[in-house]
Amino acid sequence: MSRVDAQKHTSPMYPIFLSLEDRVCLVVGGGAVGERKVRKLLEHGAHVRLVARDLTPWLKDAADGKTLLYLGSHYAAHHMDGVDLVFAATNDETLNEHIAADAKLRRVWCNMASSPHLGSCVVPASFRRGPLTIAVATEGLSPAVARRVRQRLEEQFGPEWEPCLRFLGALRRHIQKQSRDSALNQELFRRVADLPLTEWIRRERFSEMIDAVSAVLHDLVPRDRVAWLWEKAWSTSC
Ligand SMILES: C[C@@]1(CC(=O)O)C2=NC(=C\c3[nH]c(c(CCC(=O)O)c3CC(=O)O)Cc3[nH]c(c(CC(=O)O)c3CCC(=O)O)/C=C3\N/C(=C\2)[C@@H](CCC(=O)O)[C@]3(C)CC(=O)O)/[C@H]1CCC(=O)O
Ligand SMILES: NC(=O)c1ccc[n+]([C@@H]2O[C@H](COP(=O)([O-])OP(=O)(O)OC[C@H]3O[C@@H](n4cnc5c(N)ncnc54)[C@H](O)[C@@H]3O)[C@@H](O)[C@H]2O)c1
Repeated sequence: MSRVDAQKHTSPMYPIFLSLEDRVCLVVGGGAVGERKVRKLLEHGAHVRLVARDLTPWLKDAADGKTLLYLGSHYAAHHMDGVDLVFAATNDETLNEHIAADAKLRRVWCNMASSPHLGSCVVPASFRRGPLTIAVATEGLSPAVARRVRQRLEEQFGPEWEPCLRFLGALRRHIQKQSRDSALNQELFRRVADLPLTEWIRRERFSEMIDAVSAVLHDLVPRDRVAWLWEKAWSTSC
């Protein structure tokens, strides 16, 4: 039995979206997996420290000493000082286990690439439609299934969801400013969300959509305002 087996999870994992803006992440391992993790972390505003014996060409190029700081080839526990989230992504299982154990001791969240149950978080398969993020995880049981489900959902939730959400968000803010009756607002938001908005957007039947939304919101938002909010949502998404 490995020295970290005792960490096996008994409760389901808690789904959460993290803001990594100005957070510090440590990635140990600079192969295909390390590169995938670093790319996503940088896209999400993190400062990344990297330790690995070998780096992919992309990582070599991207290590600018600022947002991506290469610390050398040998991992040491002090690399975790001031770190919020660590990725154990080498192909050396013993080293990955060691990193997971250090992270547990220091109460740093840890993503363990080779034995997921020894870490404290997993990265889901995910995609975005503007403000909508859909993420799928299998608690590490089958990343291939997570990927397949993600692909199916990508087909189901097309690009029309971005302007749709921006439109709903703008209407919601507008209504919240007009009315303090939270129960009434909730009822209206539900009725608008029940309309086949994405269907109308996909078929570019915009005036039919604006008519229907205005009919639901007639007391609070006049039609020309609904149309204006839609045009703004549409142009922001294009
Ligand atoms: C979702 C995604 C996100 C990302 O990494 O960005 C992700 N893996 C992806 C793809 C993928 N990874 C692997 C395959 C080959 C098929 C297969 O093995 O199934 C495929 C599929 C493919 O590429 O087709 C191999 C693999 N992965 C892990 C192990 C170790 C192990 O299981 O022991 C091994 C075996 C290594 C070996 O045996 O050599 C572990 C993890 N991979 C996770 C996430 C976490 C669990 C997520 C969950 O709960 O499901 C977790 C636990 C840790 C982590 O967070 O990294 C990304 C999909 C992106 C997308 O396309 O949407
Ligand atoms: N989480 C996932 O999605 C996923 C997917 C595929 C594989 N895996 C697992 O992740 C591991 C890494 O996969 P990969 O494709 O990136 O492997 P890889 O062989 O391409 O890269 C391994 C990296 O680890 C570094 N490394 C190895 N031993 C080291 C040490 N002692 N000190 C410092 N750096 C060291 C290497 O230099 C290299 O940068 C695999 O062994 C596999 O178990 C995970």
